[in-house]
Amino acid sequence: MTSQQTVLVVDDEPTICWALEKMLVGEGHRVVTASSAEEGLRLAREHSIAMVILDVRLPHMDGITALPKFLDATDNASVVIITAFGDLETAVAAVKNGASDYLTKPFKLEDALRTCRTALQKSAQRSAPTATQPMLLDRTVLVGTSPAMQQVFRQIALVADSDLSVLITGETGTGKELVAAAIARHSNRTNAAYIPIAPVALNPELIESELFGHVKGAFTGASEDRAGLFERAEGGTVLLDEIGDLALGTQAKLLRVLEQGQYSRVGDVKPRTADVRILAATNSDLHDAVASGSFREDLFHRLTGVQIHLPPLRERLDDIAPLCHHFLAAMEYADTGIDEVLLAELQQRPWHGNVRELKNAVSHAAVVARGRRLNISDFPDPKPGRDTEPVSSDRSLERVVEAWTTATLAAHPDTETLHADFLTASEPALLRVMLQHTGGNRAKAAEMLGIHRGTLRDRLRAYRID
Ligand SMILES: Nc1ncnc2c1ncn2[C@@H]1O[C@H](COP(=O)(O)OP(=O)(O)OP(=O)(O)O)[C@@H](O)[C@H]1O
Repeated sequence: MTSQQTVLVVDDEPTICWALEKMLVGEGHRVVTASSAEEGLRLAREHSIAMVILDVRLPHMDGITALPKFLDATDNASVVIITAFGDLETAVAAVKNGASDYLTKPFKLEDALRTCRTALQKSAQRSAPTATQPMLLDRTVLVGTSPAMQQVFRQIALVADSDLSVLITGETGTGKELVAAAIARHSNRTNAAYIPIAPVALNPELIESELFGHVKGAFTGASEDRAGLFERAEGGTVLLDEIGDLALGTQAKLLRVLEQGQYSRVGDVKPRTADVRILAATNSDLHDAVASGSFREDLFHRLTGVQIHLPPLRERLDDIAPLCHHFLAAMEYADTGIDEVLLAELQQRPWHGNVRELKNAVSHAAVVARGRRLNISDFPDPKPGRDTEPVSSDRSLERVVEAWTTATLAAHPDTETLHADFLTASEPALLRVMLQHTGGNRAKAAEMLGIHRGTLRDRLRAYRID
C-alpha cells in the first residue's frame, strides 16, 4: 500500500463521490470532496492535494476549463478527469491540458483504482508546471461509442502530443486515415502541414523522388531540383498509407529518416534533416510481409512501437447507430430515424467495406427515402467480402489481441489487471453475438458458451447488455 496522500474528488453526483471516497480510503488515503469546481478549487488551496479526480460536467465551471486552475492550485497534482462520454475531444483536451488520465462513466471501481494508483505514482514524480494552453477544438469526425473506439480515442489522446511514429492498422474503410488526421490535428504540429500520401498511388519509378525530392539531372526528365514530400511537410506530419507496398530500397531510406532524421534527394549525396512526424497505415498483415521478406524487420519494429488497431465494423456493432446518425446529420437528414428493427438488420450485415461501406449505404438510403423513416430495403445490397478473407480468422484475431496488448501496455506500463481488462474489452462482443445467434435465448447461449446461466446473467448485467 502507498503512503497516505490526500485526494480531492470533484463531482456533483454524491454517489460517485461516495464510491471513490470509500475506494481511496480503503487504499489508506485521505479524501476531501466537492460538488463544484469552485468549491474544489477552494479546497485545493487549503489542503496539500496529491491527486484530483475531476468530473467534466459540473454545475458552473466545467472540468476542462477548471483543469489548468486545479494544476495551478495543487502545484501540479495528478488530475484524473471523469467524462460522461469518452469522446475524443474531451479525452484529448483533458490529456493536452495536463490531465494524467481519464475515466469514462460508468466506470468500474477496479478500473478507477488502477487509474488512481498510476496517477498517484505520477504525482510524486511530476515536474514543474508547464504552460497550459487551452486547446482549440474543432469538431471531430471520428465517431464511435464501442469499447474498441474508446480505446482508440484514448490511444490518440495519449500519443498525439508526442513525436512518436504510429502504425495504424485495420481493414480497408475502418477509419485509419481519419485516425492519422486526428493525431496530426491534436498534436503540437497542428499548425504545420499534414500530408497523407499513398505510395501505391505513385509511379513506382518516381516514388523516391516524390518522397525525398531530386536534383536536376538525377534521371531522365529531372530538369530541375525538386523538393519531395518530406521537405514540403517540414515541421509537420506525414501519413504513409499502405506502407506495406513500399519497395525494399525505399524502406531502407525511410528507416534512415525514422532513425537519424535524415534523407538525401535522389541524385544527391548531401544529407538533409527531416523534422517530420511519420504516421503509417496498413490494411495488410506486416507480420506476413516480414516473414516473406518483402518488408524489413527493422522498419517493422521501428514502426510498431506504437500501434493503433481499428477493428472491423462487424466487431464493434455498437458504433453502427452513432455512425448512422452522424452520416445522416452530415447530409442534413438529422431527423431521419433509424429504428431498432433497422438497426438490428444493419448489425447483421458483414460490412466488408467497413465504415466506408456504411457511409455510402446510409447516403444511398437517405436519398432513396427522401426524408421518411429508413427501412432496410432503402439500403444497397451488402458488399461481398473477399473469399480469401474470412470474416474473422484465428490469425486476424491473434493480430487484434497482439495490437490490443501492445497498446494497453504502452498506455499502462504498470498495469496489474491486464487479464481482467482484456476480458472487459473482448467479452461483450462475444456475448452479444451469442445472444444474437440464439435469438436472445440466454439458456442456449450459456450452454453454447459452456458457462453457467447465472454467470452469463452476471456478465450481461456487468456489461449492461440487454
Ligand atoms: N469512426 C468514424 N467516424 C466517422 N467517419 C468515419 C469513421 N471511420 C471511417 N469513417 C469514414 O469512412 C470512410 C473511410 O475512412 P478512411 O479513409 O479513414 O478509412 P481507411 O481505413 O483509411 O481506408 P483504406 O484502408 O481503404 O484507405 C471515410 O469517409 C471516413 O470519413
